[in-house]
Amino acid sequence: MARVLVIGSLEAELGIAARIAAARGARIATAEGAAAGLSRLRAEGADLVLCDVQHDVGWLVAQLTAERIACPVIACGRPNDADAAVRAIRAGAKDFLPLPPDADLIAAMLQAVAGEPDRPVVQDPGMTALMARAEQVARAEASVLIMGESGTGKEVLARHIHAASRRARGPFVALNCAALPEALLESELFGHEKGAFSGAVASRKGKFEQAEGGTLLLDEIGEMDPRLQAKILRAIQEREIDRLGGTAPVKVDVRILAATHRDLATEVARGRFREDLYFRLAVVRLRIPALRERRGDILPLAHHFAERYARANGLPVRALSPAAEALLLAHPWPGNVRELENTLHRAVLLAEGPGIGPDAIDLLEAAPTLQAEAAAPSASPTSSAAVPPVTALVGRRVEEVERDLILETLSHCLGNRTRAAEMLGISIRTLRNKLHEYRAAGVTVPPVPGQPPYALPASGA
Ligand SMILES: Nc1ncnc2c1ncn2[C@@H]1O[C@H](COP(=O)(O)OP(=O)(O)OP(=O)(O)O)[C@@H](O)[C@H]1O
Repeated sequence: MARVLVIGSLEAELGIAARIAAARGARIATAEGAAAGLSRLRAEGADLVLCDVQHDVGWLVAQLTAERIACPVIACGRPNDADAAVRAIRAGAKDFLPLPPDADLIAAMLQAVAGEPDRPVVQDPGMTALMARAEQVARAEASVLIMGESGTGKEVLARHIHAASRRARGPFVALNCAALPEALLESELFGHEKGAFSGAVASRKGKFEQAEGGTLLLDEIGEMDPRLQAKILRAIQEREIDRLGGTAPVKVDVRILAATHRDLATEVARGRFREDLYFRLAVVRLRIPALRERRGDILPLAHHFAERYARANGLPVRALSPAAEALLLAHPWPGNVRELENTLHRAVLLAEGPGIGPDAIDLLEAAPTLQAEAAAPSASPTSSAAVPPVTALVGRRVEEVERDLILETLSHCLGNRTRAAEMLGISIRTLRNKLHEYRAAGVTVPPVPGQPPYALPASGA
């Protein structure tokens, strides 16, 4: 459930936006102005802020940055107030929501910050068995380590475990440990006291405290640096945390779920991940198979996404033709369920006529190494953006190799556009234009750190 903070008067059109978000399952908090909103963010946090452009969006964004609070701010206003929209985006708002609000736009924003709220779609016997085990361990309090390649549904499974647990009425809070630089991650996790660093003008609760009575998902835990790993271990063992600059520990009642696309046992062997933390987290281990290892899920998921995106776009729900289904079944899906979802989203928009035919299935070519990997499912899990060796480049198109290089460099820089452009030796403007093209073609682009993936390309860091 996404937690949305609405800043502004609910009596006008912003109130409609709040009601639409609530009807879509979001938990709404409100504040009358930017300063009151900031206080609520310090105390409770949120996944998304909707701020009326009549309030000082720029001040709020600057304050969040100074206080190391990572939360996307969407400016909301009448579309005819172009100046206010431009000012808000320049000031660091991640997007502009025109009022009166469009229900689908709000749904897309919520999905970008909170992921898929539905029950996971599962039919393959391997996955059904995994779900049964997940439901069984959900009732215990033990930590769970969820493993699986990127896009296999690790967060979906974590939400399912929370929903099936005794903590279901409490909050579910997720944090992607790979998306934030270390200092920001530390502050996001543990919160801080007033004066902990130069921008810390007031105390603020971190994700551990925000998840009180509920579940905290530490996504991509394998990317966390050893110093923070030690702090997480303490939080699990002692059930208490220290805010940055804090003098007394704070008790926390939180269940930890961790997810990673890495083989953490190997990371331990290589000395990159603490063994004691690994054993604490891996009390229960659940490995989600890659989509190519559970072909029985391909069509049920495809039908689910075809229906969902048709409804979201106000289009009739169309069936997949047998030829389209055959194409889907034959593809290796290196990007797993996320790639299948994007493919079906495009197919729904491209399809003409009574059904979805093969013409509407626009599969991104899998890099040769990934196809080889798909043919040998026992190979160790590798991210879908693996760099192919030079010999494997022969026979590939320059623009395709360029795209892989750019995306791989960007992931390496954790989404930081400025650093990636430097490494690639291109201007930040060229990089942004390229990313814009890829996004338009339906390719998933690593988000700017701390921002949801729908951020306007021009507002990136
Ligand atoms: N079983 C499922 N049923 C419905 N949707 C799913 C399922 N599995 C994955 N998805 C969808 O696929 C996308 C990727 O899922 P998710 O974010 O959980 O993957 P992940 O393994 O956590 O990815 P990453 O490692 O990149 O963070 C999401 O949009 C999610 O809604």
